Amino acid sequence: MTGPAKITSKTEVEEFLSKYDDFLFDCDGVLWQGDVLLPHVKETLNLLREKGKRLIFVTNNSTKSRKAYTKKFSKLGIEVTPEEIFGSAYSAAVYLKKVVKFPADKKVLVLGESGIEEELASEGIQFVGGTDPALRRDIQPEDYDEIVPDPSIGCVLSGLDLHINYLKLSMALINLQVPETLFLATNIDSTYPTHGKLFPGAGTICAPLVLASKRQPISLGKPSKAMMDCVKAKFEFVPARTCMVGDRLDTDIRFGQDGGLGTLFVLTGVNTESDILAENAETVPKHYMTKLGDIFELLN
Ligand SMILES: O=C(O)[C@H](O)[C@H](O)COP(=O)(O)O
Ligand SMILES: [Mg+2]
Repeated sequence: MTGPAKITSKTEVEEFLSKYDDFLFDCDGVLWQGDVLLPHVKETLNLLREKGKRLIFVTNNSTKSRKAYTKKFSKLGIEVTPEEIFGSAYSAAVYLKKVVKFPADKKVLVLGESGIEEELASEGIQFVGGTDPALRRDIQPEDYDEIVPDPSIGCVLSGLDLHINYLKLSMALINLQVPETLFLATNIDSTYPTHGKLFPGAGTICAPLVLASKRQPISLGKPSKAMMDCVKAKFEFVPARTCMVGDRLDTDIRFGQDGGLGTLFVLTGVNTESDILAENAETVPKHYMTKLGDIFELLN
């Protein structure tokens, strides 16, 4: 397998851009680190829009809904509509609504933040747990008697929960011991890149449940085929004329490759240059560059 092509000149950028009409952008580690926009990302996105390219934002970060992401983009000076965003929280809500046809009288027990709650609500799906302040406490002796399987709970859905605790894990496990209870995850990323460091990812939230229940969740984020099928159905792009831009090999680049898309890897997030140049690298991007903003910088 030929190695990835590093883009370092104006000509190489022009040649790269001429290959694609649509761009799928990962967010954490590509556009920003936490709430800090990476250099020349805004200028690059504007430049691509001016060249008539379509921009689609595909994030595994389930802490925010599409609506909340448009606010984050706007705060960073970038105008993006909810229609241009496809997050793993939305992917999970669509899966429950359209694929599972989740019963209206059942609830989802959420291990996650408001992003999941808002997307479930937007699909008319009931939920418990999540950001409920009553669950942000230590487990008490009486809880061991009171926590029992709840027949109204039809699914346990885990995402990046920044307030996870033993009480929530216990409620989830007790309900997962009922075989009919669905076990889903918005995504299972091992780490979360923010503030220039790697923090525990969404995968670390469901891992204790995988160990204790001996069940594996269905993951609805990148690199799942379920998410790619949804994204393709919604945006109807030509895979060969579409490029997935990401900072992770095992999610973003794998997602693009499995979907038949081109792939651009940037070095501002999780994986490093040595990861992608390694002899035994399983997933090798087609193109790579130091940072997304290089597109603007190299063309100006
Ligand atoms: O743990 C997580 O959820 C991920 O690290 C994070 O959300 C990744 O987001 P993305 O890079 O797909 O925007
Ligand atoms: Mg990322």
